[in-house]
Amino acid sequence: MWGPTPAPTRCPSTAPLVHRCRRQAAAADRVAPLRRLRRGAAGVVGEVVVRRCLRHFEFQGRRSAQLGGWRGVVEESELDTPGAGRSRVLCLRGLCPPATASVLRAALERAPEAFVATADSVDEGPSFEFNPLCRGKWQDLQLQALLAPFVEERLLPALRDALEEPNLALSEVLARRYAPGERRGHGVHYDGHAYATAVLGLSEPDAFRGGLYLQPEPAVESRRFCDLTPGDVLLHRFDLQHGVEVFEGERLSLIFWFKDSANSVETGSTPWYEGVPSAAALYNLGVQYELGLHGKALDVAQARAHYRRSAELGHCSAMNNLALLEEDVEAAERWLRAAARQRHGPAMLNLALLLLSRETLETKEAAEWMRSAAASEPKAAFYLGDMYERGLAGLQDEDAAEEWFQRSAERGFFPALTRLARRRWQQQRYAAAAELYAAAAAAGDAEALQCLALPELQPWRPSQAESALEELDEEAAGAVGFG
Ligand SMILES: O=C(O)CCC(=O)C(=O)O
Ligand SMILES: [Fe+2]
Repeated sequence: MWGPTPAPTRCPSTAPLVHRCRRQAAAADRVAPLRRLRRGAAGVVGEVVVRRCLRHFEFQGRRSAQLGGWRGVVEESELDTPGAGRSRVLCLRGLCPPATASVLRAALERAPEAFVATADSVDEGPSFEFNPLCRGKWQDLQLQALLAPFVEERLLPALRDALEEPNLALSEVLARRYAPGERRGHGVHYDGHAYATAVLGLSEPDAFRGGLYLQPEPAVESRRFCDLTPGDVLLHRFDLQHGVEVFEGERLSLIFWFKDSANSVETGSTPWYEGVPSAAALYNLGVQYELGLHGKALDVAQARAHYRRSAELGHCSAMNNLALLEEDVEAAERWLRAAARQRHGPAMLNLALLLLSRETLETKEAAEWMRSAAASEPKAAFYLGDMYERGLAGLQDEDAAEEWFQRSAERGFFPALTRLARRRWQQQRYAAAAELYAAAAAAGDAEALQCLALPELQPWRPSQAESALEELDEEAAGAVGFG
């Protein structure tokens, strides 16, 4: 792979907990001792309030329907996804009785520690997810008691009917929490291992701003946020790119991933992609081969071949991932440019990094791509801050650097907190530096935790940091002992 530093962004596709690759598991282990800092660290940034006009998703049609014995209102749309065909999305309003939704929310709010900070399958940051059902088997008795009747009597029959898939089988249930100082979103992705996804809204609409969005096109401008009140269920299939971004407040959601049959759940496979020549299917197979997921052995040649076929059909995420596997830098640049021209966020970011890595006169162009990418990618906002701080591409401007790091941190890219902390430390504002390092450490940044050991920060170090630092020391000593 060509290698701009720091690392480029691969377009993701989710994988449930049980199928995590080794790299993810290692990241999860690093984060584990820091979790105790988490809750106290919320709301540290908060200096810049993000104000933006959110565009809401409007369904094309609304009707009364009877699905699997449930009667209610269903909204429905067919979305054009360039390069990947048409994709159907439905909202089953109030499929889950609001009283059940509020019992579920209360149960999840009472158990904040259930939300583990293991590495997320979309972006490898701390996930703040809770997996009560794994590979078709309940792992949590309380959630099983609360959810199983809804799943068996309502959700599964309604979805089987709506999708005309009589063998649809539940594979995973996941609760996700998006809270300040923790996770703020998930970048745009496919649920690559799930034939169909149902998202149950649990939080009241006035508890947060933002939420789940659909993004049928590569450009962030096509992003539309879905209005879900508690009890509403949004349903889409494997062929629709989507994500989450919460700008203010706190949101809880329950995600149900289904496969096409009980056998696919049992084997963890995705047979619905085989022989389907759609760009979305080819892209998702490419991800599976690249990472060795869902029954596929890791096979980079197959990954390349699938990405190439998908890219040739016009799929921008495939172009981006193919570029990262290309050894020929010019070919990589051609693919990145093709996707960047369609305003694909990760491709714009990677193109900017590629241009920057050349140390030529292309830095001005790199800055323009980075700025465009920052509209959708918090990581690009971070790099833009870095460019302003280091004076790359003629961008020297301390205030702008500060602002871009703030924006990036507020959108959940926590290395930006560490950079803000370093800036406070350089300004000798040690109390503020300690607070920001603690927030970054709580979000899983091991470098930030180490920085809390700086002698100037000692008076302001939160008490939980002491034990987390001791634990890190013990781990290091243990590693030496067994080495
Ligand atoms: O939290 C949500 O509403 C959806 C999250 C999501 O897209 C996922 O977990 O794959
Ligand atoms: Fe998803």
